[in-house]
Amino acid sequence: MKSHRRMVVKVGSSSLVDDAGRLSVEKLRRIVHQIVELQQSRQWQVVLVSSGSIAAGVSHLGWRRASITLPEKQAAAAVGQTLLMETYQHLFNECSLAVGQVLLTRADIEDRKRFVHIRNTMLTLMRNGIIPIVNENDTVAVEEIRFGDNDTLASLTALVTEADKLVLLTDIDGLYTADPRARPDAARISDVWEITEDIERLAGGAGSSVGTGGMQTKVAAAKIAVQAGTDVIVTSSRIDQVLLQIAADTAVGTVFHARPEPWRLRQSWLAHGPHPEGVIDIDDGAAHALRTRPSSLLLPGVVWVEGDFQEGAVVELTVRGHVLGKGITNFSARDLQMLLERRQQGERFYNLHEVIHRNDLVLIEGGR
Ligand SMILES: Nc1ncnc2c1ncn2[C@@H]1O[C@H](COP(=O)(O)OP(=O)(O)O)[C@@H](O)[C@H]1O
Ligand SMILES: N[C@@H](CCC(=O)OP(=O)(O)O)C(=O)O
Repeated sequence: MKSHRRMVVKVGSSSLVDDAGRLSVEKLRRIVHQIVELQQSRQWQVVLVSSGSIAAGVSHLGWRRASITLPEKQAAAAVGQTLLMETYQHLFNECSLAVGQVLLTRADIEDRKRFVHIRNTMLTLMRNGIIPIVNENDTVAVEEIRFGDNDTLASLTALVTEADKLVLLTDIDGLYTADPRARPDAARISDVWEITEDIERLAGGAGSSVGTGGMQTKVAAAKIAVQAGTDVIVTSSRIDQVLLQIAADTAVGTVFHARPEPWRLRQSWLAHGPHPEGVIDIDDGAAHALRTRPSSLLLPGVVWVEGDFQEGAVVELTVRGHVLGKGITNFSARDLQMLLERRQQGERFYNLHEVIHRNDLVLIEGGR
């Protein structure tokens, strides 16, 4: 049982810099003071996911954001991240709270062992009243291992910490029916109970020169978090005491409501962490069984296998080529192939070969 409620607060670059693009201590202070108040209420543990390292570095170095290369961006992040942390440390220390820096790449979430270590570290920081401050490890993150945007990173942080609320603070007070910069007549949506394709279509790209991903990445992040049982609130950092209002369940911004039957942590990790190493295609009967009741995948349901994976690998499950979900296989690809060949030659299997245990399975499409 959790003794505190947990809130992951993500602050976008646009909420941290002034009009000239420099880190605004005043803006940081306003956020820090609210987190301190929540933390001191002893009802909330807060994790801060802060963007801003590239923006801070670029302005500190006097570079022009519009025309910098990737290595320059990564160099700017190296400079900006220390500036960012120095400022946070100073502001939190003034209020007698310690901070801990956590820099992550996608590869850290993909690997089950690293995932567990990150979780343990975060929980230990929180248990000791220390505020984890998370950002992408921009200086080392190459394309293949990048989150690419901190909205996704924040949703995975919410997943790792099993947060009750994920707050995405930005320069606009929620999701609108269209990007209000282009459509002044757009209206704010206050509640989203299901993230349908129509909702996804409303979201456009970044609105400022420092932002990444815009509303699109926020809606995608919300999709991950609500499925893990976290309420997601997209709102403006400019609203007075916004975090305290959210903690008190006052309606602000757009609330994406947590799914009533969320995935367990292991399923969430399976769905969003590892890349599959191969494919197991199953027949309609097996798919129906998996969809309608908690069942394991047994050998008779397997149609074909692709890839060169070992037992314990994460594989994609498909039905006639359409993605159904992911699972951890108890058999290597080689052994499965052999069993399928033996079945084709007429061998009957009386002992039930369990290919994927029901606890090691997540259905992405169609749910369960
Ligand atoms: N449907 C929409 N509703 C609200 N904002 C939208 C929408 N589509 C695009 N946006 C843009 O998303 C921007 C916020 O995202 P972004 O610039 O990435 O901020 P941050 O740096 O806080 O992550 C807004 O300024 C807005 O212009
Ligand atoms: N990791 C990057 C931020 C990337 C990002 O998603 O930015 P934003 O859209 O402002 O939240 C940085 O610290 O500059």
